[in-house]
Amino acid sequence: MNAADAARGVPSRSRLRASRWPARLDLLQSLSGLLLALFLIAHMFFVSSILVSQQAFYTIARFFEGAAFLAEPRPWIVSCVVGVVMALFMLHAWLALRKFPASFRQYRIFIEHKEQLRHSDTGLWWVQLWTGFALFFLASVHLFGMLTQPELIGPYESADRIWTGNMWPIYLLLLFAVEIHGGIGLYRLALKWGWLQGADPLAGRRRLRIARTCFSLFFLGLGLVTLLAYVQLGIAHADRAGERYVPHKAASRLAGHERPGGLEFALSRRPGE
Ligand code: HEM
Ligand code: HEM
Repeated sequence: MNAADAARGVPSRSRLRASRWPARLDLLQSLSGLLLALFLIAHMFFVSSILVSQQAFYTIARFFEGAAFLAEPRPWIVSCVVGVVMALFMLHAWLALRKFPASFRQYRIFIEHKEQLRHSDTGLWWVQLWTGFALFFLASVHLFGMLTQPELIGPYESADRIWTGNMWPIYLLLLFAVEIHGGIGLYRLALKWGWLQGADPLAGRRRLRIARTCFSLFFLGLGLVTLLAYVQLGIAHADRAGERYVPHKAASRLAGHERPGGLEFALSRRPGE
């Protein structure tokens, strides 16, 4: 480094080369992305328990409030879990900010490279950037709701939020953004760290592409069917929106003591009934 550079505070080439921080931050981004993706896989199965029955979803929701260990369910436990997920989400998003084009010039340079290279994985990175950008807004709305109203997670409560509370368009966009982003993210992680690649790199990449497509399609399909079930239940419950789900009451309704409501009602209704 010459004296003029030193006077301007420009780091020497050897110091720049020696810095391990970019690699550490990349590792942290991979780790936070992986943890979020694993959380999302479990989350999609929990939420889709509504497809089994309203009671199954109700039981899982109360389980996360500590119903199995405490005298009565405590919704603040869910708020604490949401807090941890939010922290992870913010860390991952903050690390991702380093990768966003910082000026129109950088944006143009990337687009030119993308068009010259015409490499599908470069295109995928671009998709990941924009789906990540969409997640900033879409996931924040959802997480804030879960953080501040953890007690309103249940068959009727969730269905009312989705239908009467008009949340379904947000969930629809969120579902597409997160499943595409997560699928590409896991694919990139596998490529980066050499998971499941085998001896032949070309065959390995082909296998990973198939796995990525299957992952995104499976969770998109599951998510869409689940969302539809909540929408149907929300429509059937719209005239009683705000009513809380009470297991024995719902069971007696189904046994014919009262007019049934919810998904079972919506599904069992014949046309014109
Ligand atoms: C505000 C929300 C988010 C933003 C802005 C964001 C952005 C990004 C960006 C730009 C990358 C590419 C990093 C790179 O290739 O160098 C990335 C990677 C990744 N993201 Fe996200 N993301 C967000 C939320 C999520 C969520 C909710 C998940 C869970 C499904 C997730 C999972 C992943 C995974 C697994 C990777 C791969 C990590 C790697 O390549 O090292 N992200 N994210
Ligand atoms: C601990 C944190 C979280 C909790 C407790 C939670 C809980 C829930 C619940 C109860 C629902 C059903 C609808 C409702 O009640 O409003 C739901 C739906 C959904 N959540 Fe989350 N969630 C969490 C984090 C996330 C994150 C980080 C994402 C993605 C970035 C996400 C994406 C979705 C999507 C896409 C749906 C619609 C599901 C479908 O269509 O099958 N959630 N979540």
